[in-house]
Amino acid sequence: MAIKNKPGEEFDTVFSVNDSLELSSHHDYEHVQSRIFKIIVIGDSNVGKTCLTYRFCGSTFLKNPEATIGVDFRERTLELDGERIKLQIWDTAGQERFRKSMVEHYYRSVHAVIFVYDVTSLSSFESIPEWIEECSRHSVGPLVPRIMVGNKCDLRDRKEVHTSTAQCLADRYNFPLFETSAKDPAEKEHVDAIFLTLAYRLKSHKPLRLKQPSDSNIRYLWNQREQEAPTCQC
Ligand SMILES: Nc1nc2c(ncn2[C@@H]2O[C@H](COP(=O)(O)OP(=O)(O)OP(=O)(O)O)[C@@H](O)[C@H]2O)c(=O)[nH]1
Repeated sequence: MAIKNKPGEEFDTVFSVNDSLELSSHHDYEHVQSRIFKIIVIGDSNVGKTCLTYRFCGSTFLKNPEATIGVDFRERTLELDGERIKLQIWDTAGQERFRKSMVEHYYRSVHAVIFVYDVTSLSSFESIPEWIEECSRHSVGPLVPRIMVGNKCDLRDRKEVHTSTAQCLADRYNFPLFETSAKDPAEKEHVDAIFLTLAYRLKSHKPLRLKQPSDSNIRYLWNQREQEAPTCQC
């Protein structure tokens, strides 16, 4: 699928044969400190943010995802050039009613942003500038890497967003563009490549260590989810 970077753009995906993409468990690496990077995944409801992050962190396609309420956290530890990197992925809610109380949390101390649209939904693509605008309003600095992902490429007959149109928008903002499918098992490595591209970029540019969200924050999110869930009609 398309991976288009502008000439000279410092955003190539380069893999070393020694790089390990082992899925971390809570017990893995607990004795070794990893650098932790917070990545938020943003876009309209139903574009496949949960399925994409699940594909990357869980290696499978999540068959019956529920609408995300607030945020879901997933993480995966990678070993790149001998260094352990933990990607802490914030799968955000696309529906306004499930995200409004959380927006400040999404953007705080973020290291990278992934904007997702659905290639079979022109409206989800047309929303991307609004998501970019929201990101800017929350003071996400210009050096924070951003990428754009068109998901659901397996639905070829229903494609509404042409690659050239998406590329135009990506070029306007100077973002790399990826088109992929969380569903198609043949795209699994491509989904990995999207996150790896970011991981390499972060590894080489960001020395900061991010604290894990505290247990109380996570409890707050889960409590909120439990309170809101019964009203969800999705
Ligand atoms: N055909 C196809 N369907 C997909 C793909 N990714 C996700 N879906 C489907 O799209 C629907 C929405 O997926 P989610 O991952 O829940 O979407 P989301 O963006 O997280 O939605 P919110 O949580 O409401 O923001 C589900 O029915 C998925 O099965 C894909 O790559 N191909």
